[in-house]
Amino acid sequence: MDKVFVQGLEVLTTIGVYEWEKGIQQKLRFDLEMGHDNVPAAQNDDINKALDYATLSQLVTEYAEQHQFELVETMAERVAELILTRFAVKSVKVRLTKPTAVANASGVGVEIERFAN
Ligand SMILES: Nc1nc2c(c(=O)[nH]1)N=C([C@H](O)[C@@H](O)CO)CN2
Repeated sequence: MDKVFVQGLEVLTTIGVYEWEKGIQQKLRFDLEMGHDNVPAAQNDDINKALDYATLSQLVTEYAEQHQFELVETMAERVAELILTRFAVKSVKVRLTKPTAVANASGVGVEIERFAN
């Protein structure tokens, strides 16, 4: 399966389990990988037949900025649902990193993969 990916998409949002986290913004980093047939876009050299990674990045950024969750698991799941609902993709992998959560780690987070029906 062909892929379209977005690497290192950084978004500032309110996320966390603890009370002190509910009044601040923290950085999240999304790595997204979509299963998509890229042949029609390549054959026609046509953005309308492509999975537009710019539009997808904008949608994910706006969603993450505007929604507040406690867990990175919840954010990852909702973003996967959003992509599967809004784009004609066969699968989506969401790797979500919270870079500043654990002081002596460069990042912590989750990775999930979900499939279209
Ligand atoms: N599996 C998870 N563990 C933890 C999460 C989380 O979202 N998923 N969140 C926290 C806190 O919000 C933490 O990021 C604050 O430093 C702790 N563990």
